[in-house]
Amino acid sequence: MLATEGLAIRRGGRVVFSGLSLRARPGEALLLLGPNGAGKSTLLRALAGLLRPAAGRVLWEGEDVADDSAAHGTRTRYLGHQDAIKPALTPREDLAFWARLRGGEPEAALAALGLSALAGLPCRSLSAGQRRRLALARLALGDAPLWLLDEPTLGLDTASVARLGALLAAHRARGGIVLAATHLPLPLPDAREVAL
Ligand SMILES: Nc1ncnc2c1ncn2[C@@H]1O[C@H](COP(=O)(O)OP(=O)(O)OP(=O)(O)O)[C@@H](O)[C@H]1O
Repeated sequence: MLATEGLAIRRGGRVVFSGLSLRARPGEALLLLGPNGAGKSTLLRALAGLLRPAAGRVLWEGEDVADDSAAHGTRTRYLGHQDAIKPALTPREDLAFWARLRGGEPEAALAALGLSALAGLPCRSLSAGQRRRLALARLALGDAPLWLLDEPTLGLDTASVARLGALLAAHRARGGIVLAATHLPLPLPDAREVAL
């Protein structure tokens, strides 16, 4: 289970939020909602262990994630605004690289986001939505229980949103947790809303 206790984050000398306590149990999805600048991306980065809290703690199974950041990195998949895609690699090569680190099958991950026909093209020639689909396809590699997704459907067409929905449903059926920041409707039935 993921939890925060009295979490406060400061950025640029300003407190973005404070006193934030939340809980996500196996199979649950939380939607982080709020206007621009409310702190949704900031919260996701803090949950990923990429930002140090000014106060409070992020807990996994009751342990502070800061006590073992390597273990937290292994259990977490963080999808930020930057896709971190190398232009010279093909989608197949990109996913093969991540599969060596995380396990899983690159061809299955390509198929999960409808990228099989584009697998041999250099990533520099992918469209914005296709690049986002490749970043999302990495979620299909290995088995990490905590998915933290920042605007995951930005730029996706309807069919790709449906494919992502299937990936999210399978993850939750395995007991995985999803926290997603969004301004768009997401394919996450029964998600709990957290207003920032
Ligand atoms: N690197 C940074 N340095 C200083 N302040 C920052 C930094 N990144 C974000 N902030 C500030 O933190 C606050 C929260 O930003 P954040 O990106 O978390 O908002 P958000 O809710 O995700 O917004 P959006 O809906 O626009 O994506 C904003 O006021 C922003 O100006």
